[in-house]
Amino acid sequence: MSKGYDLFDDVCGFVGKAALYTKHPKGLVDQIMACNSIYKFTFPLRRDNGTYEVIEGFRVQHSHHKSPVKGGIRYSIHVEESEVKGLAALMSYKCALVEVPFGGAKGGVKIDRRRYSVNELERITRRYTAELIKKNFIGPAIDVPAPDYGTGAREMAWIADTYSAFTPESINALGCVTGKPLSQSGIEGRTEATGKGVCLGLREACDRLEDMKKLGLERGLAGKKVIVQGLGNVGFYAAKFLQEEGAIIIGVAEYNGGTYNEEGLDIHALQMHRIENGSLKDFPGAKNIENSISMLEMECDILVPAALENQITEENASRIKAKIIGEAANGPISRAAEKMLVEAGKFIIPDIYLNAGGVTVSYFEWLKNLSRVSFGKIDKRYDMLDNLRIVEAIEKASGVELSDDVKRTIVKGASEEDLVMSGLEDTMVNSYEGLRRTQIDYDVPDMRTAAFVNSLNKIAISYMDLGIFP
Ligand SMILES: NC(=O)c1ccc[n+]([C@@H]2O[C@H](COP(=O)([O-])OP(=O)(O)OC[C@H]3O[C@@H](n4cnc5c(N)ncnc54)[C@H](O)[C@@H]3O)[C@@H](O)[C@H]2O)c1
Repeated sequence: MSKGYDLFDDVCGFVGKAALYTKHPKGLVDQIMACNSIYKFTFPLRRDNGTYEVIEGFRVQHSHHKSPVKGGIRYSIHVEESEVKGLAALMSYKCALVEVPFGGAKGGVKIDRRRYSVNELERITRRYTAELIKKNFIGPAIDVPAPDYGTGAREMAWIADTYSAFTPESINALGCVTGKPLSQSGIEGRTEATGKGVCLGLREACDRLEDMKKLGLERGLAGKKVIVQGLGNVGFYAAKFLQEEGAIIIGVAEYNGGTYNEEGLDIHALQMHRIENGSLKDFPGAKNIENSISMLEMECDILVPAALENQITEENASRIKAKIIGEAANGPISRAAEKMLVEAGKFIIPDIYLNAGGVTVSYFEWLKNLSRVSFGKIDKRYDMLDNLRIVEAIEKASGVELSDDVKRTIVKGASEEDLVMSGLEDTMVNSYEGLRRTQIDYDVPDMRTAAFVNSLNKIAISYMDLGIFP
């Protein structure tokens, strides 16, 4: 992280700017911005070689206006309190924007995961979970983690198993975490959900002829030249789905070097190459790029930062050539850089909208766990009445009403994957519409401010309806 950078401050700055477009009282906006609970702790790890290490962990619950709170767990050496607070805050605004009924949270463990064996990672994950259980910072009705940078389905399975072991009476224990493997009551499509959502969001943006004309671009994703930073879970699936829609992935940047081919890179082959060789270096037919951060500045139509925050800063913003920046990562553009980019006429699709596919499908997984219904059973062998009962069971168990589109898909009879993808598409399309409507209604110049106005309004209503206790 660059010196003086604070993600939480940046997020509050964005919200403060959005609040100027609304009439919410200052006290209410202050309450919405504040982090409600911060848990910072350390615990010991016994390494495989018998030595001991102290591990630092965090869980931040940003907003209790809705329960449970929800947000991923990050394993990274850069984890620090302000980062986790900023990421937790982004979760609150993201959930509100796409109308997923959770408050925002985030967790972090300050480790470089590459330094640890699988056994050590399992001990870290299980102990981290036990620490959260001790302080009531996890549970299906309290706080529901998910994967983020450096974690995936494997870690989520360890968390679910540890939580279940400590709460044998809980019938809903598996709903304590999402992003689990399918064998552990995960849901079809969660792994690729964030990347798929990124692709759907970019498709919505590129389908607006007027917006594309202003940028001097053709309508549609097909033929657009794309550079992706980070070929992890989000970056890989975003690139894969964009490629399937006809976009041309001309460059991919990783922390240890990038690769470039003007004609396009085959994303599957590139990922296989990386798995086999440990880097993107020497991918057949492509050019090695040693300084991968410089790839953000290369000529392209769409830049997709999908690694970490604070990648586009005051220092490099003026050299960004992409016309569209799709924020797949959380917070990749600093506040100072955002101002420069907006002034330069860049079209920025903000993180709290664009990467919301992950939490959307996590919500479906949580509903599935609470209702104890296997969505896989919702197929054409069941009659419509049975499927209607499934809708009722899900709504009763979760206490929330499903959207009409999701209800229709269930009643019609669909596979779990159909259901997830239809709900995800529905969310990304409708949220884009809502976001653009806010931008027009409030006469807001940029999409990020419009996104924060939209979510601020929804959280404010929720707080006002709740009232203040006591
Ligand atoms: N996983 C999710 O469902 C999800 C959901 C919403 C948002 N996000 C956000 O997306 C981003 C990526 O998360 P992820 O889950 O894909 O993580 P990941 O760990 O699966 O992948 C991150 C990738 O970025 C690469 N990377 C790290 N530093 C880099 C650098 N300086 N330059 C280029 N590449 C670099 C890593 O090597 C890795 O391949 C994060 O900001 C995360 O908060 C993730």
